Amino acid sequence: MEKEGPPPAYPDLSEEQIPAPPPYSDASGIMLIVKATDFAARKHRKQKRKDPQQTPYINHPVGVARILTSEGGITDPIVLAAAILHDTVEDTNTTIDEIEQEFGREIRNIIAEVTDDKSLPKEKRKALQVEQTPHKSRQAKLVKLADKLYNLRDIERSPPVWWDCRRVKEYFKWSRDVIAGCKGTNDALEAALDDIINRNL
Ligand SMILES: Nc1nc2c(ncn2[C@@H]2O[C@H](COP(=O)(O)OP(=O)(O)O)[C@@H](OP(=O)(O)OP(=O)(O)O)[C@H]2O)c(=O)[nH]1
Ligand SMILES: [Mn+2]
Repeated sequence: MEKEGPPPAYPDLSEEQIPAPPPYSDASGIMLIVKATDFAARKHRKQKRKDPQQTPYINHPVGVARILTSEGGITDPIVLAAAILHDTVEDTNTTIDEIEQEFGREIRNIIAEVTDDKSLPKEKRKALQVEQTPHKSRQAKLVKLADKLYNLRDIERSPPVWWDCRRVKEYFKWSRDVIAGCKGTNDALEAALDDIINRNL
């Protein structure tokens, strides 16, 4: 039966009638990524890459996130924010507690998984990456794959100034061993890594 009286001031939309927002209006995911970018840019602000051009360090974590979106097809804001933050604890004064406070438990766990213990000798750190990578979460493996792909491309294009051929080859070999532990995580990234490694070994 029709209701009598004036129409309501606001349309009475039931839940089904409210259109689902399109994915690009997921404001919280976008805000998380922008916050992570700002945080990482401030933390890495004084650092440069080891290339002859002394590229600003922040180009690396941003580029790692870009590899995940454009080549890996990853759109999960948690993984993308973790990619942008992935070197803050290892390479700046950022603590893992600070990451948890600012970005929550899930991102904290991913960052902890991809952070080397810099108090260990380099040989040991490198060996631990090979040993421990297979046991890491899918999210951490995604960040690792994109991190290695970015670094190998950097080396192929323009190696760190003091690296000789042997050092370059060693990094390629070691990367191959680390990413073997990520098998089955992301076909596109793994194929791109296979290509660049085969070209250089
Ligand atoms: N290829 C390249 N790497 C550079 C450059 N500048 C800084 N790096 C960083 O150096 C690290 C690789 O250098 P290494 O001598 O093997 O390692 P270390 O700095 O951790 O001792 C990478 O750290 P990471 O990202 O934490 O990755 P990982 O290699 O430690 O896994 C990479 O991001 C550059 O110009 N080219
Ligand atoms: Mn890195």
